[in-house]
Amino acid sequence: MDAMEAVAASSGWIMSWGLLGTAAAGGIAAAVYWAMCIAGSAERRGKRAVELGGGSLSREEVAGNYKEYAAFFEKPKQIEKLDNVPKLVDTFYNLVTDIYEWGWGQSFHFSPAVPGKSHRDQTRLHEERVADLLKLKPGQKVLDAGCGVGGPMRAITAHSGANVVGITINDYQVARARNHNKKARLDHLCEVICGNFLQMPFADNFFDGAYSIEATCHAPQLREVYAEIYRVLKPGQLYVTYEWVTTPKYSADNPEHVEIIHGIEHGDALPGMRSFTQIVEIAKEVGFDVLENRDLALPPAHPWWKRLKMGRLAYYRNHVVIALLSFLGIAPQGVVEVHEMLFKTALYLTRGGETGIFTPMHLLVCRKPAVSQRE
Ligand SMILES: C=C(CC[C@@H](C)[C@H]1CC[C@H]2C3=CC[C@H]4[C@H](C)[C@@H](O)CC[C@]4(C)[C@H]3CC[C@]12C)C(C)C
Ligand SMILES: C[S@@+](CC[C@H](N)C(=O)[O-])C[C@H]1O[C@@H](n2cnc3c(N)ncnc32)[C@H](O)[C@@H]1O
Repeated sequence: MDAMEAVAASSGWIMSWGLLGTAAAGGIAAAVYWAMCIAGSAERRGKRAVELGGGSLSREEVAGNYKEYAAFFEKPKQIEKLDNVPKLVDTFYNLVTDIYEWGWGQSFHFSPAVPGKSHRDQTRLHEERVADLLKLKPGQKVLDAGCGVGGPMRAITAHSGANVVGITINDYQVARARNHNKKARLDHLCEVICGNFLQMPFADNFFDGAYSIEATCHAPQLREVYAEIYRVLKPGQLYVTYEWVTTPKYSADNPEHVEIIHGIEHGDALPGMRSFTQIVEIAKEVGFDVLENRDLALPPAHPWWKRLKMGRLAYYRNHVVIALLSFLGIAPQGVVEVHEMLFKTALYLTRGGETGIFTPMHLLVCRKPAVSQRE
């Protein structure tokens, strides 16, 4: 090889290394962009990682509010002060709403797995079941007690043509839900208000139907929320609820069971898990006729916790993304801790599902008698 050939060969090497280097840098930049802005967003128009915040809290308040939230569960006496619970739940949703939307979607609940169907379809089917059980028709007015950012209300309205009024304790969720309703062009059928479902600003006998999806578990006293739903429902009309409860397999004498349920309560802002028998008794006590009472998670249904297990790799990726965003000062301080709490919660929920001691989808179909029994 003469000198000219040697120079040409080495510049060829340099060029290829240069090209490789540029391609690698480009690849890394694309991966970072993908991880931060696209990945994890369960729905196309959902939250992006760079937008994760603390709901209605300012950036500076996130870490302190998380500490306060965690402290609540370290002093069990506090949670027993029932008046504190709605405030605690509001704080909880300021902390988790963005992460839920980013990592799960606009519907904050579980659904039975359906082989061959996407998570989005499984979620929609579980929501449409509510509309079908309520036998909703266009023009009817339905209450969504604890509506989140409105995933279920949009599915139910689109499926039935009914008008839905949602109530949530968290004002950040109200803004998110209204925004999503507008984007989905369903704002003429869906209304959202901020308020406490224990004292709702609606007249007696106002609604043609009511439902709650994985929300009344936050009520300090289930009796109060059921009685309030009973009050606003027209006589003869139906209330459908998906409840978080312990199943017949739960034993209070089994330390593992107790640990799992306590882990779920802690990571999900629950004042105390009820049993599958308690919810029926309470529904009857407030005056409802209970028409259907069954756990939708039981076979032949496929496991609802499958989606949590399949997400294990995604959680690690999410953790890296959140830690990086927090380090760069893009996400507020405290978000990493909130994400860690959710990660642990996912493990407890999975154990609850696998042991069969817990279900997030105990179905009750209740009717307010045509002639009220309560007067
Ligand atoms: C009904 C309630 C909420 C139920 C579920 C919507 C949420 C319960 C636990 C949540 C999650 C756990 C792990 C998170 C993960 C670490 C993160 O990277 C992405 C989001 C999660 C998957 C998150 C999503 C929502 C849940 C599944 C309760 C509060 C009554
Ligand atoms: C797990 S989310 C479920 C949201 C929605 N049903 C869904 O499936 O997407 C629970 C909801 O209940 C609401 N909630 C809890 N306690 C409440 C209260 N006291 N009054 C009104 N809403 C409440 C929360 O704000 C949240 O929107």
